[in-house]
Amino acid sequence: MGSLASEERTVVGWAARDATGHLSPYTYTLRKTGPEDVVVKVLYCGICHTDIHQAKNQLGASKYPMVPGHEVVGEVVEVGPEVRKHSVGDVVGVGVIVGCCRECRPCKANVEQYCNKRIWSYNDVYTDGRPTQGGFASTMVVDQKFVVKIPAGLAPEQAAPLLCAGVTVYSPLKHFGLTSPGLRGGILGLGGVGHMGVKVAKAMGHHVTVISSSSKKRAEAMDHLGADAYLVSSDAEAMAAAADSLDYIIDTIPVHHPMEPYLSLLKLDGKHVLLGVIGEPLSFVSPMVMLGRKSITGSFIGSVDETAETLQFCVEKGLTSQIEVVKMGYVNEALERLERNDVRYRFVVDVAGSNIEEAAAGAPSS
Ligand SMILES: NC(=O)C1=CN([C@@H]2O[C@H](COP(=O)(O)OP(=O)(O)OC[C@H]3O[C@@H](n4cnc5c(N)ncnc54)[C@H](OP(=O)(O)O)[C@@H]3O)[C@@H](O)[C@H]2O)C=CC1
Ligand SMILES: O=C/C=C/c1ccc(O)c(O)c1
Ligand SMILES: [Zn+2]
Ligand SMILES: [Zn+2]
Repeated sequence: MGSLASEERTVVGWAARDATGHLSPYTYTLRKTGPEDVVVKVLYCGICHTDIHQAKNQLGASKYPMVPGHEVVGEVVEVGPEVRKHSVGDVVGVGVIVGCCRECRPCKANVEQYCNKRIWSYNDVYTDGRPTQGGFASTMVVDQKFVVKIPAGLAPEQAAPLLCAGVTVYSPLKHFGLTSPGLRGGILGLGGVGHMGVKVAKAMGHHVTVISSSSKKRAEAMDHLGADAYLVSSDAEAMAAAADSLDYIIDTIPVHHPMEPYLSLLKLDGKHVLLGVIGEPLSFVSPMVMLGRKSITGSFIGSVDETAETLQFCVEKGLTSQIEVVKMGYVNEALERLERNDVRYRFVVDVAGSNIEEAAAGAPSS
């Protein structure tokens, strides 16, 4: 056990102050280490498209200052007296959720991400009334339940995208019984979540078709990610030729889009799994689903247990994420590039290597 801090820690994060979503250094205090808390020195943090949705108030509930970041890998530097899961020096991960009620049906079934009292790792309020702040920061204090061990064999920067993007595709494939070899899957939108979708589905032995908005990623998808087929969604002829061919579609598009072109690709009993966060109604006519007994469903990240399982699956299958590692000073360019679909396929910020506390020491605190 490490020594307990008697004082609240002052830390530096990079925060959005308004809906421009521009991040800049922000100094704030963390709660004292509670009995079940783990203090994590952040090493790396991935940039998810949800960070843009939140920082730019695209979901309509953003509170500022907001330090985003929920694909966090760090080193344990202190633990509370009742922490049993982790020790000082462990390399660990933190994802989207840092609290839940522990009493409701989802909590009792260990799918705490579906708890209606879930606490988000940022843009939320903790049980002590303080705002939660995410992983674009030097340090986080997190209840041990929401901290996972990064297994040996995974580099910390590689592990970061698995904590949201990776588990977000692994969880629905498992939950909906879509793990058998030979299934034919579609990955709609080849970004951070989508590229992990290709890798995880291929590792399960599926025939994988990428469905993309352009042909720009075709060569990489086929040659580097191992996809079996590539469809450009605006190519009506190719889309028609692929009708009735897929057991499932993992839909990662982050904006409003038509459903019918994709529903037509599904076989009898095919499943369209919505993952993108879209604040406008999506539409389709009912025969599109009735005539093939198709399902449209959704899925939200994965549980802590599924996150650990995803990490283990990636170690066993030798899966890595394809990342571009950047320093914190580049985070605003990275967010802009992510928004204009210019990254292959996930930015990961080297937080510890960016000396954010030293860099902010001369800047005014707020
Ligand atoms: N359900 C959940 O638990 C989770 C949800 N999310 C959400 O999933 C979505 C995707 O996240 P992430 O993978 O990080 O995002 P990325 O931006 O990395 O990837 C999204 C991909 O969608 C495609 N795309 C982007 N814009 C458009 C457009 N205007 N029309 C059609 N296709 C487009 C692009 O692929 P291409 O070039 O191939 O067309 C792009 O690479 C976001 O909404 C995010 O909030 C993220 C994590 C967890
Ligand atoms: O990136 C992880 C979070 C995803 C998310 C999914 C659904 C929703 O309503 C959100 O606010 C975030
Ligand atoms: Zn995410
Ligand atoms: Zn609950």
